[in-house]
Amino acid sequence: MAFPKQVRLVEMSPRDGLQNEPGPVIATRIKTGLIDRLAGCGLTHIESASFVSPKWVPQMGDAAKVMAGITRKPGVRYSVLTPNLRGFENALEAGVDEVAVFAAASESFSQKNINCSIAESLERFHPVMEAANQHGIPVRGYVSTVLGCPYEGSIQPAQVAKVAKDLADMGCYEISLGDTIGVGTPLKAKRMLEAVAKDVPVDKLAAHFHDTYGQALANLYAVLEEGVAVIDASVAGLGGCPYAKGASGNVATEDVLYLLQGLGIETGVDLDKLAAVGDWISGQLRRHNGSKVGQALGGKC
Ligand SMILES: CC(C)(COP(=O)([O-])OP(=O)([O-])OC[C@H]1O[C@@H](n2cnc3c(N)ncnc32)[C@H](O)[C@@H]1OP(=O)([O-])[O-])[C@@H](O)C(=O)NCCC(=O)NCCSC(=O)C[C@@](C)(O)CC(=O)[O-]
Repeated sequence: MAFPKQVRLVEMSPRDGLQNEPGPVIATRIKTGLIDRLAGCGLTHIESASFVSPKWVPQMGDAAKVMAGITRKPGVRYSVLTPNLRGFENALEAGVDEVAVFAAASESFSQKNINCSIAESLERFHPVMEAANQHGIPVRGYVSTVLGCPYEGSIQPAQVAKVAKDLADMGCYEISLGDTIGVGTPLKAKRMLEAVAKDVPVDKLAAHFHDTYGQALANLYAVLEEGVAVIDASVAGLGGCPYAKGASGNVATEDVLYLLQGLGIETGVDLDKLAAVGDWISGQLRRHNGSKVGQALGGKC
């Protein structure tokens, strides 16, 4: 299959990027400053917060304040994670444009992340889907651990396909496939994608790859070749996962954008502005900028 002509980048840094940041809870104004700056780069889909239990993920405890504090830019979707109906109701009150439910392909990861089995998680999502439908809110679905699990090791593509299909059948408009711990390699990514695409059309699939082993760009290249046209990424490579020890952040958005530009694929995102945002947030968090492209451009923008 040919590469897509256009790719939608889904920016993860305010949520996946910050949820696991060590140290004190990051000030709400830094989170809103990040989201507003990202919107200024031309990104049209920004995962902005999580309405999860603050006991489980303290960094996301100010989700409602974050949603109230941002300056909404027309044409930008501000989405959030909602693990259950309570999360959905809080998100609705906060005026979100879109929500996401999240399941896993591994039973152990599901237990560690959301304290229930895969089947129970899917049951829990039904009322979220119903309520979202009533209010006209689109729901995205995630499948975690699609290329490996920190507790179970390798994961069968068929298991990923099953959970992805369950989420799609439930009404999720898009399924994001998460290499949560960044252990995938291109051939594995391609085989997983082929298995899932037999059950869920490729135009409903997104790639969400972490970069722990430095393979994320190669894995993205492999699934772009399969026709995937939605990529999740995090500016400056921010992030990790609270229930996947040692995992590094999502692939850096700047690095993905540079790759896509080289392939002649349109995104509508300004690389220099994005690199400046990556530098800004790395400075605010006193953190190394995890984007190679961001580092290379650092002196120029
Ligand atoms: C799902 C639960 C809540 C189950 O947690 P639980 O302990 O099984 O459920 P519970 O119903 O007993 O709730 C525990 C406490 O949380 C409260 N609570 C319950 N729900 C909410 C809510 N929505 N908002 C705020 N508070 C809530 C509830 O009221 C209670 O408070 P208490 O009575 O103890 O004071 C918990 O496990 C949880 O919040 N987990 C979130 C984990 C998480 O956010 N992980 C990271 C995101 S997933 C990810 O990063 C992967 C992804 C998507 O990026 C893709 C990839 O890379 O693979």
